[in-house]
Amino acid sequence: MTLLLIAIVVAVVILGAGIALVVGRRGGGTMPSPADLDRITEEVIDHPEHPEPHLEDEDEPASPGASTATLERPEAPQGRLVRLRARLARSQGSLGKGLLAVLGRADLDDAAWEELEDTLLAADVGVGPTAELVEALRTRVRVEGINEPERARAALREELIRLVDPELDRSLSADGADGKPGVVLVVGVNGTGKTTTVGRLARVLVAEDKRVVLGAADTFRAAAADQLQTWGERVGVDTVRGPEGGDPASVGFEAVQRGIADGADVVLVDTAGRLHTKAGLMDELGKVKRVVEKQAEVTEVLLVIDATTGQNGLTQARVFGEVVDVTGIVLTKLDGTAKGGIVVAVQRELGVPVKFVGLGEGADDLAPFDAAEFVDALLA
Ligand SMILES: Nc1nc2c(ncn2[C@@H]2O[C@H](COP(=O)(O)OP(=O)(O)OP(=O)(O)O)[C@@H](O)[C@H]2O)c(=O)[nH]1
Repeated sequence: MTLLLIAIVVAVVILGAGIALVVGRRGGGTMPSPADLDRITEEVIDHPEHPEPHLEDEDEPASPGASTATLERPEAPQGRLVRLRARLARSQGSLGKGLLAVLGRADLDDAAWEELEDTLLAADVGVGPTAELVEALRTRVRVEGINEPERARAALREELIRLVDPELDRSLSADGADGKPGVVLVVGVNGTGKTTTVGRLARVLVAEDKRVVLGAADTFRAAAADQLQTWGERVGVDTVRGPEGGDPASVGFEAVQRGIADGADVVLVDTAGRLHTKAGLMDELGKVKRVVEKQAEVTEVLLVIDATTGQNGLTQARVFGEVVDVTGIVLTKLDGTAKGGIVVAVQRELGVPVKFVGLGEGADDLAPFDAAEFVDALLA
């Protein structure tokens, strides 16, 4: 009996091993050699019918058609100036604190008023507005009998706000007519932060749920178009661009055409701002505007000025103001200057309001301008 059992177990083991061998051989027979495996793997990678799935790098901007999950959500524009008020530190130090220091004195004699005047002039407020402010304050101090620092401070705040002008309409004119998009032309000398501003404005509009198309009509510098496209891709906005050195007007035209076709709300057009000759600039900007207006009304022409350039910035404002109807000003790099008074000077120069200010290099460091918030930040 024991012998019989042992015989059965041995037979089962031998049979099992035999089956395993046959199955193994079959499998092994169809298995490619290592060299074949390499070849097949490479074929599969290269084969157009089997494209490798593209994994989006976290730092890489999402492509325009990419899922919204990879897109950035820009910060709402309201309250940005308050968030960024500390960035006005340099202006605060020399302008705000300087003015408060003088007004805090017990005796406001002629020398004190002169000092106040110098502080305003040093901050680029400009001769006319400085004289107005000092005159208004002197009168109030005398007529109202102001002799405590707190009341003097309140009067200064009011007069500064009046100078910056809270009545001006600072909203971006970006509403098109007849179902067409609004068109915003952004002009200014290269290096002032123009392309950055267009990218940031796109974010402001996207935060307000507007559909935006960008036009890279600064064909002078190829990198400017790349830069703009990257800004757009981060928030799912398409950029229309042309060949390097191509006709800026035709890029503007195509951008607006695309905006109309896509049912966009706003088309933002970045332009080149070489200042070789006034006539050349006039020709170029005039042409872009004329050509664009064959399709839709230009609702806003924003001039970008670098606040750190002081008098140069004012000269630029004058030239651009003569060649194109500027409707609003963007003052960039206000975080890097003690001359915050340029807000007043440039508004006076062009007779149009400052609508946005740049207060840093971050993507959402462009703030809608507000007279009272600005003055409060200066005097904080
Ligand atoms: N600190 C600070 N830097 C800024 C601000 N706005 C723009 N910049 C920087 O200014 C530099 C120039 O900006 P761009 O947008 O390339 O200037 P641009 O006028 O478009 O120049 P082109 O492309 O040559 O026409 C960049 O390094 C920006 O980050 C700002 O408000 N504050």
